[in-house]
Amino acid sequence: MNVLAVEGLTKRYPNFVLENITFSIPKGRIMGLIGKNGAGKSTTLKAMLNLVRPDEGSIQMFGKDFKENEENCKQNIGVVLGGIDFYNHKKIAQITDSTKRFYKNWDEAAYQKYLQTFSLDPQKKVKELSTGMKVKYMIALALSHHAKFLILDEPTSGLDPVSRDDLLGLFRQLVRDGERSILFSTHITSDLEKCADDITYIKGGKLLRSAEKNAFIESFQHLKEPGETGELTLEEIMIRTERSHYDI
Ligand SMILES: Nc1ncnc2c1ncn2[C@@H]1O[C@H](COP(=O)(O)OP(=O)(O)OP(=O)(O)O)[C@@H](O)[C@H]1O
Repeated sequence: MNVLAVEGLTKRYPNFVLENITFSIPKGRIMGLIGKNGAGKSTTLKAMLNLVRPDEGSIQMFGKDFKENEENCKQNIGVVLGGIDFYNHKKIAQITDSTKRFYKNWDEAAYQKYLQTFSLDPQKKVKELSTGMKVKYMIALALSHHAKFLILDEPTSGLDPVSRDDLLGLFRQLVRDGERSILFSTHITSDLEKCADDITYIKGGKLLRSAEKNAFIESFQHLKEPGETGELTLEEIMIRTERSHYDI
């Protein structure tokens, strides 16, 4: 079963078009959404969640039409798009209080457990949290209402290598029982080598490829240079695909 099926998603801005994006995520898997700066990763996530109005396309989430079941779907997802920085002066406890009212299946015992697991002090203000702690707090909120699908926009950006590895390890643990799925955007390709099952690559607002990770890597082997042996890394694939040629 697919947790998400995006079909023909199109969003037109005056100077940018996200065009006809189609991909799906089977339940229990981690998909990485890659593309260089400005490729359309955030626009894909926002349009998919109806946070910006798509011009075309359909979204199925948990097997149902997202637009027709938006409230119900939102009860079952955790979304982390670009931080909680505008609540800088609020304490964790205050943000949690206003957040939990929204969720029918809020689980206070689970929330307390995740605060402990992630060493989060509810009396701390957001501005006192490190980047990694902010992401973990958002994940704790999502897990405390038993979100089955996490959608995260560049969750590892700004993290040091150790915190990044820690977070990617947590992602793997979260999907281990096959009940949760994760979609996250990144331009740090090594994140995906460690953690993703599937990869979707967007270039200039268009879908270049969406496939299981090994099949994805295999499909770019034509980019190898003569004499090169072994598989290309995701970084090599991206750099070779995006390489600019300057006539100077
Ligand atoms: N609200 C908006 N109005 C007009 N154009 C927008 C808007 N939001 C995004 N864009 C444009 O859409 C394009 C894609 O932006 P988007 O943020 O989706 O890229 P991205 O792949 O997430 O990039 P990054 O890795 O830098 O975060 C950019 O050219 C951006 O200027």
